[in-house]
Amino acid sequence: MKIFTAGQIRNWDAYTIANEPITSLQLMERAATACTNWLLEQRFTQQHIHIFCGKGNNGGDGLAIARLLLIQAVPVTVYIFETGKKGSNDFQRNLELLHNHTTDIHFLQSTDAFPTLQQNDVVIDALLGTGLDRPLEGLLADLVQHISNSPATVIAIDLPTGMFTDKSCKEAVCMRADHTLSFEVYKQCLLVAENAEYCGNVHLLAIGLHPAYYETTLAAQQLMDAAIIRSIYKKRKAAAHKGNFGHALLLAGSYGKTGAAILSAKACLRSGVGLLTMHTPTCGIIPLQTAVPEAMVETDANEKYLSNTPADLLRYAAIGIGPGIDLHEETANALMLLLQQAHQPMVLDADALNLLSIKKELSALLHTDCILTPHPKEFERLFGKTANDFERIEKAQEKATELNCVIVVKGHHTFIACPDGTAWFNSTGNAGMATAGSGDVLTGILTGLLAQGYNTTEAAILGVYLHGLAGDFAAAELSQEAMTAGDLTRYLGKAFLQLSLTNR
Ligand SMILES: NC(=O)C1=CN([C@@H]2O[C@H](COP(=O)(O)OP(=O)(O)OC[C@H]3O[C@@H](n4cnc5c(N)ncnc54)[C@H](OP(=O)(O)O)[C@@H]3O)[C@@H](O)[C@H]2O)[C@@H](O)CC1
Ligand SMILES: Nc1ncnc2c1ncn2[C@@H]1O[C@H](COP(=O)(O)OP(=O)(O)O)[C@@H](O)[C@H]1O
Ligand SMILES: [K+]
Repeated sequence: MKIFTAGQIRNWDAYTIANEPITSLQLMERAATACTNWLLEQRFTQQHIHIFCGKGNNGGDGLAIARLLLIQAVPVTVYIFETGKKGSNDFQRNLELLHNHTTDIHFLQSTDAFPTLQQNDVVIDALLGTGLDRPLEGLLADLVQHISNSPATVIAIDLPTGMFTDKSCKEAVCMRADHTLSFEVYKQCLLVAENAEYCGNVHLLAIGLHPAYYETTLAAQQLMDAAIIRSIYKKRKAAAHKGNFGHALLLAGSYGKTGAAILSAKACLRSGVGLLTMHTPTCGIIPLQTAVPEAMVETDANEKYLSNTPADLLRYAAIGIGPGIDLHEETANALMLLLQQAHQPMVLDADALNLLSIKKELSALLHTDCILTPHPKEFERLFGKTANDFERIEKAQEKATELNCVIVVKGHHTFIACPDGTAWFNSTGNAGMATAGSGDVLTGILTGLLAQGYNTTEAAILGVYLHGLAGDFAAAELSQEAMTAGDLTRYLGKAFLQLSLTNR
């Protein structure tokens, strides 16, 4: 699904108005109807509803929702944040219409007029949406804080008030919503981790914006959905043999961190790879061969950490390096040798990335078939500090092009930046995956997919999606608290099954 900017959404409105054709007032009515139906379906209409409106079109949506709820005999109280200026045309028209249904409309001009909100109250935040052009201040900031700090359930229309569509609102005042009802497509602000606590659960409602605009408009970023995953996933041929699915090499583990090697090995095997060889310090051979009998093990010359590369690198279709390898000087040397000698698709994770940030000259050895999988801290070590998630995403896109690599910025809605400038947010995964070893599992999956012949962009998209989907299955059955990284591998099968079911 394409992710649109505030400007593109405005243009989509205008395009729909001109080409459907439809009036802007009718479009607002559709948006309000979709929100009202959602409120009715979710049974929020059994509680008292307080609707807070600004005087732009977001406020117009709020007034139309108030009228539609009153028609359904749902009692509402309406508050209008009074700016002294005339409202937008559609706001004014909806205010006239609302006067036919209620007199319970209050104009807020001071903190004394703010209502006390109770535990069972529902608040509709229709103060400001995509028209926000400066941080909130003064009485409006006070009102937003008053609502956010109350025990009421807050449902934001389009965006939580105070949230910018295309840039950070970190440090500024923003409504803390429990749910956000947005229209047609995601906006970047609804996907970045720093805004997650303000958006709450995001629900996209269809309002019939013209499909031709969506189809013909280029988007810099997309949200992964079943359609893109279906287009990437390749079903196995009935007569296939293990030679068809590649031989992967994973360089992982050090003394005390053989577990990371085991986690990535198991995940690699469960991602469908034909053969797997592990290269690990000699201390890892017994635990690895015991825990993962399906994998072959080639031991390093060193007992406790990696110091060399395996012989005959040409045997391998894809290579993964990083889980649990530690930061010894000799390991840095092994990484350098690997980057010099191996030209097949490669995943670099964890300490392999930390070694790249310590020895900057190694980055020059990265080739075009590399996937880097930093979490935000590793990203900062590699590419420097960024002030917020929007800047980190921009930098990831810059660096993916500069280094000609795929960069997977892991986290909530993992972000994948590709060298050709395309970029993807993941739609699967949950906070139960914030547990030791989840990243090692991802490295195994990505290496396994590369070995099977998926290119770096395909492997990153498919692997990140499957990893998150396995996490969602694990959380549904085990809880976010009790699931562990190993469970991601255990549920990978269910994730693959879902793909083959949707791929018919
Ligand atoms: N396709 C869709 O998605 C559809 C969208 N629709 C809806 O339209 C909404 C966008 O409406 P909109 O353009 O009128 O903007 P909105 O957010 O109401 O702001 C209005 C005014 O607020 C002001 N202002 C700005 N910042 C401020 C601040 N910090 N503090 C105080 N004031 C501030 C500024 O005016 P100023 O004060 O600068 O004169 C600005 O012009 C959208 O979010 C959705 O809900 C549907 O109706 C139909 C389909
Ligand atoms: N809140 C979250 N929502 C979705 N996915 C998450 C969340 N927290 C962590 N993850 C996922 O879990 C994995 C954690 O990786 P990483 O930080 O490298 O862990 P580790 O170093 O313990 O292996 C990443 O793939 C990340 O996207
Ligand atoms: K809002």
